[in-house]
Amino acid sequence: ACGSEDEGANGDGGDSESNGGKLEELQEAGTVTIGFANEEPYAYEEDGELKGAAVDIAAAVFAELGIDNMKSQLSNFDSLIPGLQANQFDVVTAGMAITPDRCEQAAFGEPEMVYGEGLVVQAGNPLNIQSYQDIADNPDIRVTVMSGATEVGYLESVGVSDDQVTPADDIPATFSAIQADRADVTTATEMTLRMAVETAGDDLEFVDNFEQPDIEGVPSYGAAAFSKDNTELRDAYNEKLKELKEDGTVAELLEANGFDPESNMAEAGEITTESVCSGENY
Ligand SMILES: CC1=N[C@H](C(=O)O)[C@@H](O)CN1
Repeated sequence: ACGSEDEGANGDGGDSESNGGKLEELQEAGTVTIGFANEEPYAYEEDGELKGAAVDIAAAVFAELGIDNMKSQLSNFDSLIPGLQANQFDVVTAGMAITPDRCEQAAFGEPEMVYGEGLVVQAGNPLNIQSYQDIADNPDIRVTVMSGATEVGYLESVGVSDDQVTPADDIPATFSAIQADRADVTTATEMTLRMAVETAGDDLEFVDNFEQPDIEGVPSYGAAAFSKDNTELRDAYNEKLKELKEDGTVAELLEANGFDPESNMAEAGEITTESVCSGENY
């Protein structure tokens, strides 16, 4: 559980002076550095521009805090929390799912979006894979998944064996593995895969009739993540985020990035980060 966020990662950080320092430091510089993993439609670079729902929401929040510029640092997904802890960036904007384990390592903002899972297979779905259970039931099915992603644990929790799973560095690498017949299927968030198949070859297919797994962690609540030493920055972020949810800005930004505000909007106060961290809503 993560009921002790204010104590800092090692129990020694988080004094109010250094916390206030970070927010002030960013405000004075006018620039915040974000960590991201190049995953459309959450946070990605296109034509030299930073895009995505998590980026747009963070930009709007930081603008409200008087911080108008964003620098970015691209990272593998599984290096985002370590990078945050090593101070390589001030915030992770990757639509990262709040989980009890991650709450031990980072201070999450309030949820910015709710999302489910998806599957991509070889065109025609030759093994007729429609659920995580289908993968667990057939030990010959090989699944590739991005390292550090929640899906690694989801597969394990439904009984997919470790030998069936090949880790990959990023989403394009999961697609390459299927295209090279080193894997039969990949799983990632529904929106990630919907977007990525659009630009992939005809040899891949998004599984339309995928059954969402009924397991802990699904659906996920995506949020910005901060260092445990910067909880005052996180609190200031949350205050502005709440306003931008209430005035409709967050719903607009989700929709502009392809999300459905009806099903993907995390309404202010509905599901709190604390309740996901504690396991109550996980
Ligand atoms: C947006 C996103 N969410 C999942 C996670 O938080 O682990 C992974 O699927 C990686 N990307």
